[in-house]
Amino acid sequence: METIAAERKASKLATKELTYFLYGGEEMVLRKREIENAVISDPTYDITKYHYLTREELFEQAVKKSVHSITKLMPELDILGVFERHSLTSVIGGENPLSLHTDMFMPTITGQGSDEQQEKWLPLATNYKIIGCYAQTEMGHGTYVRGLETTATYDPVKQEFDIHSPTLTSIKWWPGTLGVNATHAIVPARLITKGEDKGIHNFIVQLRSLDNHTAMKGITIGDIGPKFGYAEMDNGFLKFEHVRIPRDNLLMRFSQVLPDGTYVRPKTSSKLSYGTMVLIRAGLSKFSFEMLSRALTIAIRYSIVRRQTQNRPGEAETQLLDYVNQQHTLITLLATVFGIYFVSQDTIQLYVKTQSQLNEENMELLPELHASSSGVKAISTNLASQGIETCRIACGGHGYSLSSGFPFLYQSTTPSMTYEGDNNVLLLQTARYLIKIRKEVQEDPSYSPPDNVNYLTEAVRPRNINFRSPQHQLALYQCMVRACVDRAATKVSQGEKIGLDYFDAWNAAAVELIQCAEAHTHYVMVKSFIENIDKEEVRNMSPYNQFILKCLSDIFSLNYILNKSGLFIEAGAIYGRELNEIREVIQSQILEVRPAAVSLVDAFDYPDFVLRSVLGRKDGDVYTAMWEWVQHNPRNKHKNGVHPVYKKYTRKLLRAKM
Ligand SMILES: CCCCCCCC/C=C\CCCCC/C=C/C(=O)SCCNC(=O)CCNC(=O)[C@H](O)C(C)(C)COP(=O)(O)OP(=O)(O)OC[C@H]1O[C@@H](n2cnc3c(N)ncnc32)[C@H](O)[C@@H]1OP(=O)(O)O
Ligand SMILES: Cc1cc2nc3c(=O)[nH]c(=O)nc-3n(C[C@H](O)[C@H](O)[C@H](O)COP(=O)(O)OP(=O)(O)OC[C@H]3O[C@@H](n4cnc5c(N)ncnc54)[C@H](O)[C@@H]3O)c2cc1C
Repeated sequence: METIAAERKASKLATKELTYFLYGGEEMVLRKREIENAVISDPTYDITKYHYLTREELFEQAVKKSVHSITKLMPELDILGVFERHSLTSVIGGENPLSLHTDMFMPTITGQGSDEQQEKWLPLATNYKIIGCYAQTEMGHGTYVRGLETTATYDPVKQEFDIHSPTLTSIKWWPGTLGVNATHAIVPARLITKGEDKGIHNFIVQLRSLDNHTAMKGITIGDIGPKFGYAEMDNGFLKFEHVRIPRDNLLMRFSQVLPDGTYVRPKTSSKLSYGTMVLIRAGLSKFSFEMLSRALTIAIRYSIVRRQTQNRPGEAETQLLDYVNQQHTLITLLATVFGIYFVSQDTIQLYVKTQSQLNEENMELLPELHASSSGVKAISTNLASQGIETCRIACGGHGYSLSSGFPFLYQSTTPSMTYEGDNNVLLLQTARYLIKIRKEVQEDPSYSPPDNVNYLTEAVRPRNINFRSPQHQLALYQCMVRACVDRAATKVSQGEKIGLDYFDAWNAAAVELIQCAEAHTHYVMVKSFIENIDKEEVRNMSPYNQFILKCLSDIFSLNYILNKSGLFIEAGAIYGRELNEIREVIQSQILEVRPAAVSLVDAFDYPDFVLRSVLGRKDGDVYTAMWEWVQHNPRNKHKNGVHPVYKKYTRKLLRAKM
């Protein structure tokens, strides 16, 4: 306890200033804390026994908490917007089994429903007269949305759609909130009218009775069973047997079916029906920041408190964070989490900007948003999932206990590498965009590509390189990414030249394509970090905070160069002989950050309640917390301290003649 207090005292970081910056100002921080305190002081959200609950208990508690939040806490606190709602969910912790209602069902209606449809459905949804989910994925198809098999066949006589699951593989499988709770779903299905298949469109389908919650006629529905984690979420299955819905349950903002069955195609892009996925992808980088920053808070605090090995006689054992390997592991991750933070801010801004253009039927930014949000979602969820596991390992044996908080963080984060689009698949979408822009640049010298891909027109290694210079770092990345894009594009065109068809040529280059998308996205993250810390808000910060952010920026940028040095050397961006200098800059910046490490994680401002970790306690009283935790263990609560397995099994073994 004294150690962590001494660390805080010695740190020169203006912690409060950084917290205000991260959350968008003092007012936002005060509001965040108001929400946290309301949750912490309400017994409904008690977490004392959380880690010992069974799957069914976890689910029931989670639904109870969710309903309590909607009916009591949210009105009391006047929580309306998406960010405050997420803030509340995040404090409550665990998964929110009703989250798909507000995160996907309602945004789909807002984004894709006509004005009349919004008027009809949104008040019902806002007031929880109905509970919705987003039922897209089927047993046979998740990635390949165009391959979904559920049909919606229009009947002009009754002016209804007939929703049907024609095969076993067409059964909807995975959607959250579907298994137990949802009364309605957004159902992407193949629209068939006048005998023609018009592709995937979104429909609103009622699943359960609003009187007694039984399944509607023709609907078979349930929960898909235990998963890797996510016990609190009712991921479900859904089978349709010719279910009838009115014509105007087709979401008709972009395309329509007229009463006689005439199909009116979207004026602009058919991909607008994928809009909800883009929204969540944009939001997932923020989610990655939250999960990884919590893991780092736990690992860094514990690495201050924990001592291991007396290295000099008569002196205290060494703090884990004074081992250079531990510093390297955790402080490079600290740099990463700031990288994710800045790019998540930029991605959300790009989403908002594109959305306002789309409202004016201007599609200009859509390809950039799709490519960028796909890449950023993939890289930030990969980094967060791997980073949480790295934090667990960095905490030794105690990291493996549920009480460390890591298992929950990992289980909640790792599926984000799959849902909302598998990360490899999304990186291939980013690559598709990069290859396309490269082609345009080559074919039309007057074409000026978007800023983030400008390196495709020019990328030059600076002379007299200074690895501490952000501009030089960016130039190195530009050379490297350009070479990666060239390599992938060349591989695709070589395949085509030897007679492979488009798919085979693309598939043969898949590894290079994913590599170029990854490299590009890392470049975008580095660029975003560098640009954001050059903004006025940061330039107004205390000089020491600016200095630490610059150190973190260098570490983030240079550590990737070091880890992927092969790519940079192959591109002629750096020479092998320069690697030592890069190592030294990283090492010296890590040493600069070390004294501020605990204040940096304090700046994330997570109360103990949110971390749910005996290792990550703010006061550093780790060992007392571990002892308290074990007192709740039901396995220790049997008469005379003797567990029933003794009478059932071990006693027999001990007395057996063998
Ligand atoms: C502001 C933020 C607040 C929100 C906060 C949220 C925080 C959330 C935290 C936690 C919530 C977690 C909840 C998770 C629950 C999970 C839900 C789900 O998983 S829902 C299901 C998701 N499913 C997928 O993502 C499927 C992945 N597959 C696809 O998206 C597509 O099929 C595809 C892989 C993109 C391929 O599509 P398709 O075959 O149709 O296209 P292509 O032939 O490859 O390309 C054709 C052209 O279309 C362009 N394209 C493709 N997609 C899009 C798009 N979405 N937008 C724009 N353009 C798109 C593509 O680029 C091609 O263009 P051209 O090259 O031809 O120009
Ligand atoms: C916790 C969780 C919650 C979910 N919630 C929802 C929900 O609310 N609503 C909903 O509709 N869905 C939901 N899903 C489903 C999710 O969106 C899909 O699982 C996801 O899109 C991946 O699709 P898939 O399962 O078909 O994987 P697959 O496509 O079968 O992928 C398997 C592997 O094949 C590779 N692969 C596949 N296609 C290609 C390709 N074209 N090129 C190269 N490689 C390829 C992938 O990289 C991956 O490694 C959820 C899933 C999970 C795990």
